[in-house]
Formats: sequence, structure tokens, C-alpha cells
Amino acid sequence: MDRPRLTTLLTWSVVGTYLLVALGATAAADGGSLVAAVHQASAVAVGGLLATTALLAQYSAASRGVRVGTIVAVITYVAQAGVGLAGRTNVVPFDGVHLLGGIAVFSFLLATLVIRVETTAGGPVDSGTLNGPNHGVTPIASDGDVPSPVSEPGSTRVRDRMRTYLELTKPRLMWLLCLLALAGMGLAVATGAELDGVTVVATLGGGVLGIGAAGTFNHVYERDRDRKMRRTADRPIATDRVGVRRATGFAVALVVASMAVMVTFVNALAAVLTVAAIIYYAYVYTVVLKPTTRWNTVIGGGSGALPALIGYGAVTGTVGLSAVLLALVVCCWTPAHFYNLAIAHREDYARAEYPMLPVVAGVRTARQRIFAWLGLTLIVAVLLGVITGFGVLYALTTTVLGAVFVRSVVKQYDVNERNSEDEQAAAYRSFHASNAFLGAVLVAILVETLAV
Ligand code: HEM
Ligand SMILES: CC(C)=CCC/C(C)=C/CC/C(C)=C/COP(=O)(O)OP(=O)(O)O
Repeated sequence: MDRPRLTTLLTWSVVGTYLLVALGATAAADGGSLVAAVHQASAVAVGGLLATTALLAQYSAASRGVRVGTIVAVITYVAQAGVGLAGRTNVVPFDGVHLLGGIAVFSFLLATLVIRVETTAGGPVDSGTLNGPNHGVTPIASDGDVPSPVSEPGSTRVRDRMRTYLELTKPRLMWLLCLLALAGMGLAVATGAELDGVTVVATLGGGVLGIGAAGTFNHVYERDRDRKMRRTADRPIATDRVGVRRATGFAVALVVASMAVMVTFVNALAAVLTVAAIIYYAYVYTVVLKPTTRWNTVIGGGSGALPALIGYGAVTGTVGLSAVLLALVVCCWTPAHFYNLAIAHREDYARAEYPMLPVVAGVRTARQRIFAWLGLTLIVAVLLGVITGFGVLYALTTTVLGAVFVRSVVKQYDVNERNSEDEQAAAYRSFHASNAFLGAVLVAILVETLAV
């Protein structure tokens, strides 16, 4: 068996096991016999797949870790099937044990897949911290790259000005953060709360203003480092298209507008959580964590998870367990989302002296963490499905989009040349897969809570 085929089989085993866990959680929640039957049939099919994978691992030149990992997975899988069968006759209280068993098999297999791709990666695996006073990278020219202002007709100037201010608000992030707040509202509705149009529009409106404020403060604070990074050198303040004082004034105005909307049309909890999100991102993440610690993404990601609580709190006036679990999904997802970009732009981050994980610990470690955080994201997503009683749509969405995400990370190991365009493109594919994953899961939550 050649190298890519065993890797593919292992990937399918990971995905198949996750499908079983997700379907099993659904069957346990709704007690439907059809889902239970599909779960059992899939258990036989995935068992066959896993047995084939383990056998081939033993008889191919797979590394010891892969051989041991697949055997451990098979043993746990058999025990897990036993618990499942026992549960049918109610010999043991099987739901919790069976769920944990499934998560254990999934985790073993994912760890084995990581060992597999690491031990078979073509070319040198970069454990590569960038070294030296400038981390071995040359600074980019501070001038020359920057477009010089040209005089233009009045209407074009106004439009350009508006576009420049819009850029300060980081509009590209907004769709997903809004979707997250909407999913939070959906979870609230699932508890029996009533949703009205004013709450939806005002929460999203106040939220967008808040994100704009947070993004603008971030642009102000990071202007010097932004100039050192190719990806960010053309930002409005870095290129002096907007002055620091004006931008700060704009950010303060956005905070005030956001608060006015939240307090007038939503409630105090949503307003407090929005201020907390702004401070978390613009101060705790941007000023304290990002320039100082490799854990910046892990801890800072909490700011982007808060819209789940804002949406739920806007509808109920309280914070609920399902919303906390959704926020936890996003916290786990964030490193799996961002480390891809950090890999693609690690020279940039090194040049600006940000201690992003791939810069200080190397690409190899960063990819391991992407797998680990992605695995955790999928596990917490199942727990969210269990406590909210989500159905098949949610189970299939997390599985299919999760599979696309896992596969994209596996593919990153196929690129041989360090720092090449191919390597960047592969990392970007995982980044886009991360956004598609979260977006689709949030839409599934909305459909499950509002339409079903
Ligand atoms: C510490 C936390 C995070 C970091 C460091 C991070 C970093 C980044 C970076 C550097 C970009 C590229 C921006 C650009 O070049 O325009 C980006 C894009 C994006 N991020 Fe994140 N992110 C984080 C958390 C989040 C969260 C919580 C969400 C939403 C729930 C999110 C959603 C997005 C979206 C939608 C994009 C734009 C994708 C596109 O343009 O196709 N991010 N992120
Ligand atoms: C009010 C409210 C809900 C606020 C949410 C806060 C928020 C915008 C969270 C998203 C986190 C994020 C996109 C970080 C970008 O990282 P970065 O700053 O490192 O990216 P950069 O390198 O592009 O500047």
C-alpha cells in the first residue's frame, strides 16, 4: 500500500468515526429508530474501514506510532460497539459512556492521522523557528510601496474617504460574527423564548458598530507594525490616509452609537457584553496579548466568541449553557482558523515581531495544533448538539464540513517546498475551509432552531 492511500484510509476512518459519534448523539437525543438504524449500519461500515486501515498499517511500512495507534483504535472501537449493543438491552446506562467511547476512538484516530502525515511528509518538515535578531527576514521598504495621493474630483474623494473609513471597521469579518450572534438568538428560541424583528435588527446593527469600533482601535494601535507587514502595509492609518486622532474619534463615535442602539432597542446585558467584546479585542488581545505571547490567539479568540452570548442575551436577558457551549466551539475553532494564516504569513509576523505560534515554535508545531484545536472543535460541537437535541442536518453539516477542513490540513503536508507559493496556497485553503465550516455549522444551527 503506497503512502497516500493509507493516509486517505486513515482520514476516512477519522471522518467515519466522527459521523458515528454525531449520528449517535442525534439518535440518543430524538430516539428516532431511523437515525438509530443508520447509526448501526454505519457502525458496521466504519468498523470494516477501520479494520482494513489497521491491517494495512501493520503490513505496510507505516511507522510504529501509526501501527500502534490503529490497533488501539480498533480495540477501543470493539469495546465501544460492545457498549452500544449492551445499551440496546439497557444493561448499562449507555448514553454517556457510549458518547465518551466514541470521542475516545475519534481522538485516537485523529492523533494517529497526525503521526501518519508527519512521518510521511515529503521534503523537510519545518520545525523552523525563524532565527536571528530579525528572525532571519529582511524588512520591507517603508516607502515606495505606499501609493502617493493624487488629486481627484470631489465626488470620487468622498467615495474614497467613505471606503477608507469602512476599511477601518474590518468589514470582512462581519458576516461570520453576525451569523454567530444570529445562531445565539436561535439557541435562545430553542429554549422557548420569543424573537422579534427589532431585537434581531438592533442586535446586528449594534454589533456591527461595535465590531467596527474594535477594528478601528486595532488599526490605530497596530499602525507601526502594520507598516512592516506586506499583508497590512496598505491599511488606512499605516499609509497615513487617515490620521490617528480622526480614527480614534471615529472609533469612539462607533462605540457610542453601538451602545445607544443596544441600550435603546435591546437590553443592558447585550450592551455590557458588546463593550466587553470591544475591550477584549481592542485592549486585551491587541495591546496585551498579541505582541507578547504565543498564546495570543488561544486566549484572544474569546473576544470573537462573545457574539454567541450577545445574541442569546439579547433575546433572553440571560446567559445560557447552550450559548456558552457555542462560544466554546468558536474559542476552539479560532486557533484552527488563524494558525493557517499565521503559517502563510509567518515571515510577515516575524518581521513585525509578533510571537505568533509558527514564528516562535515552527510550522510543524502549528500544524499539530491546528489538528488538535480542530479535533476539540468537533468534539465540543457534538456536546452542543447533545444538550440542544439537534437533528440530522446538524450532524451531517459538522461531519461533511469537518471532513473538508481535516482533509485540507492533511493536504498541507503534500507541499514539499518551504515558504513556497504552494505552501501558502495550501494554508489558505485550510483557512477558507475553516470559515466555510463555521459558517455552515452556524446556518445549520439557525435552521435547526428556527425552521424545524
Ligand atoms: C484571535 C482571533 C483571530 C485572529 C488572530 C484572526 C485573524 C484573522 C486574519 C489575520 C484574517 C485576515 C484578515 C484580512 O486579511 O482581511 C482573518 C479573516 C477572517 N476572520 Fe479571523 N481571526 C480571529 C478570530 C475570528 C473569529 C472569532 C471570527 C468569526 C467568528 C473570524 C472570522 C474571520 C473572517 C470571516 C475572515 C475573513 C475571511 C475572508 O476574507 O475570506 N475570525 N482572521
Ligand atoms: C463587538 C464585537 C462583537 C467585537 C468582536 C471582536 C472581534 C472583531 C473579534 C475577531 C477577532 C479577529 C478577527 C482578530 C483579527 O486578528 P488580528 O487583529 O490579529 O488581525 P490583523 O493581523 O488583520 O490585524
